[in-house]
Amino acid sequence: MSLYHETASILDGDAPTGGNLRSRVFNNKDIKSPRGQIYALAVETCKWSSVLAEVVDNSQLLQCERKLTPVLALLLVHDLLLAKGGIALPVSHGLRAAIERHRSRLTAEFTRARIRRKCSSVSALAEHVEALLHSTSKHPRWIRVNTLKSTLDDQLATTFDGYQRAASVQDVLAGPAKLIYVDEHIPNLVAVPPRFDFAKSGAYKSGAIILQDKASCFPAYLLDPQAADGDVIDGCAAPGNKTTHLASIVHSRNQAAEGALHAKIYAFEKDAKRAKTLEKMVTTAGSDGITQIHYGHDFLKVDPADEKFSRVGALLLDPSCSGSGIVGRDDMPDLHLPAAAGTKTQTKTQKSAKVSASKKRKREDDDDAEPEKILIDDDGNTTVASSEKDLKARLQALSDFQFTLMLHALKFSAARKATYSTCSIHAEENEHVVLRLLQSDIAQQRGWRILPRDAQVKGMRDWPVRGQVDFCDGDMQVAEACIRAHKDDGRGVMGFFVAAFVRDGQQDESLVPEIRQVQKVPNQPAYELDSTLTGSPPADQSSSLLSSDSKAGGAGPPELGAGSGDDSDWGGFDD
Ligand SMILES: C[S@@+](CC[C@H](N)C(=O)[O-])C[C@H]1O[C@@H](n2cnc3c(N)ncnc32)[C@H](O)[C@@H]1O
Repeated sequence: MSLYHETASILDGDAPTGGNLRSRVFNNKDIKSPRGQIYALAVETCKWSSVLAEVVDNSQLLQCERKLTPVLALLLVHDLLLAKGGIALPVSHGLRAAIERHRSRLTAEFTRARIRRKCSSVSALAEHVEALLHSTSKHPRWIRVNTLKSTLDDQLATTFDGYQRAASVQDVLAGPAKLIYVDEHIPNLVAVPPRFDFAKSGAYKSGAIILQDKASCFPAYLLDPQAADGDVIDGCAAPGNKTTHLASIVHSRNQAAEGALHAKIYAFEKDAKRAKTLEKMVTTAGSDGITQIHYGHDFLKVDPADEKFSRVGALLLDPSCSGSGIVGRDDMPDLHLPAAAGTKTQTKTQKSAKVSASKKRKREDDDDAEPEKILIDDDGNTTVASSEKDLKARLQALSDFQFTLMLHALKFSAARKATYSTCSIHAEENEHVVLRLLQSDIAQQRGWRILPRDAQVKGMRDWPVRGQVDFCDGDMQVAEACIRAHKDDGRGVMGFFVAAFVRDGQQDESLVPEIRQVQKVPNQPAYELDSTLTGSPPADQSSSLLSSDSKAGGAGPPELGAGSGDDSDWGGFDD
């Protein structure tokens, strides 16, 4: 099958793999053409499809070439008109011939489509197409200024020179203007319209700015490590958005605490390949001086009573999760189709066809809509749970894993603060984990409690979206203490959850031997999370902990997010 047939079958939704475009291409074992080429062709054709559909219709291509399907026609016309090398097929190939015999008519219609859009050149048309793509976006581009390398004022005067200050995120999203919004909750965070790509900017390459969703900045800010908290652990660190955010805060506190022992960050990442990504991000961000990376190191295998970590007062845990709050990754791009051969052509009112299998969209339209069944692993690979029961089982397994990791964090002898976060929308991974932790033996023995809203750092106290009371067994205080973010509520953020735990720490010394003992107890039974969730090998049982708490979960840690994806097409440090 040619590149064009294979790409058409992906866009037609015939591919055996579900989920977003990326996983349909990269997880499809049957594909013969280079995956990167298929992906790029599909993305570009979708982007240009409103123009190309008009060109195909007005040139009557489908009426003349009955063997072409609408999607094939779009793909081939895209390459004829816009690809550097033209159609990637031999001159004698039937598909290429079917398009090239209409070359002059297609080119003329393309010029007319450009003029209709009042664009003086093809590059002006490309800008117009790009702007259109983002015009309905509900999400700005969030950018964190990395204070280890720069300041907000410096960046406003350089990278964002020419941008007008906006009063709200909604203003940034509303118009075509170059607007910038300085966030009211998270320090050193700005939002700009999504069509502006900063990945090629000098500031991004030098680590002065980091592309990070606002909600993803909540954990490090909520943890609020102070000089008195000593060292900090990031237990699930790659790719490093939160580690580098932590580093900028810890660094500023180190500077302020003259003469005191400077705090360090210990960053653990179980997956060796992802740990290299972490290293790259930490180095670029200038955080390497205060961050010690533990490559391929399972956080659950760290002894909480180890002398090396005796100064760790704060921990940030952001474990692998269903990824159901991530924006855009579960969608197929819009594809505008030409009218099919034999039907009346539509030139002005193109029908926007979402050429995904679009089961999700259908569900949203149904009255009795089912909950989201899409799960995304740490590498962005998507799996769709086959049934409600399947989804529940997977969420429970994730919940057990997250609980086990977090419980481990609460055992560190000098720890006084810890945050727990996910980019999931599901209660099982969020409020339910918090409730279970609060009821755990470790929390009760060591005096861990949830950090109430009124004791939180100002921006988090002011953030209005809180945990759901019905997910917290009706406990209003716990719900208020939990922080949520919803992906489509107009605030321009991803779906997210975070809660902080604190304790006064009178009981810790007496507990150290007990913590050590917990480490030595034999393994628990295998974890029940099935590896199809992540495409990872079966669970490593050797790191299971046995405590009354982990028994409650009936589980040790699964291998989550461990190298199941292909990092070769890793696109930077964006969320
Ligand atoms: C959601 S991602 C973390 C994202 C990261 N905090 C950030 O903001 O860039 C979860 C990471 O935890 C790692 N992980 C999962 N289980 C782990 C464990 N037991 N020990 C250490 N890392 C683990 C995964 O490989 C993955 O890279």
